[in-house]
Amino acid sequence: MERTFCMIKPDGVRRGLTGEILARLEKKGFRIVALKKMRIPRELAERHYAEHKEKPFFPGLVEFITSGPVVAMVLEGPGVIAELRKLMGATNPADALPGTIRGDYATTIDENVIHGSATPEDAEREIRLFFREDEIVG
Ligand SMILES: Nc1ncnc2c1ncn2[C@@H]1O[C@H](COP(=O)(O)OP(=O)(O)OP(=O)(O)O)[C@@H](O)[C@H]1O
Repeated sequence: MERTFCMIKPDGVRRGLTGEILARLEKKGFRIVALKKMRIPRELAERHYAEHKEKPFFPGLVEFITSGPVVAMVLEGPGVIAELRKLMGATNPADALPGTIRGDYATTIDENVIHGSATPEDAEREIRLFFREDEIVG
């Protein structure tokens, strides 16, 4: 069954949105097969966002994602990679439709509440970065 990596970012955790977001993901029908609250070490943040290394917003992005605890998880379900991206809404909350997580809970691109892997390759890479095999309960 398809799996993806999902993370409630520090702004979502700080604002007390963890329960609400987890409920939405479960109600959609995704299975949470791994879940942990953690602080992201700087080196992990830099590896996770390696594709953005040269972008002007990279330092701010690393600063933000390490600014407080996140809730990291592995979700499982049919087509979960693309389906989660639909549920999340556009990267820029200004473009995200009402009814999506970013559309309902976020206003700015630098604090957009949730992350979900973009492709099967990203999903595999990110799951491996954040979880050991024995932390995933199928
Ligand atoms: N122009 C920007 N200014 C500030 N932050 C940005 C900008 N573009 C992207 N980001 C931040 O970098 C993250 C990763 O960007 P990416 O283009 O990979 O979007 P995404 O895949 O929708 O987001 P995520 O990887 O968090 O799910 C975004 O979620 C956002 O927090």
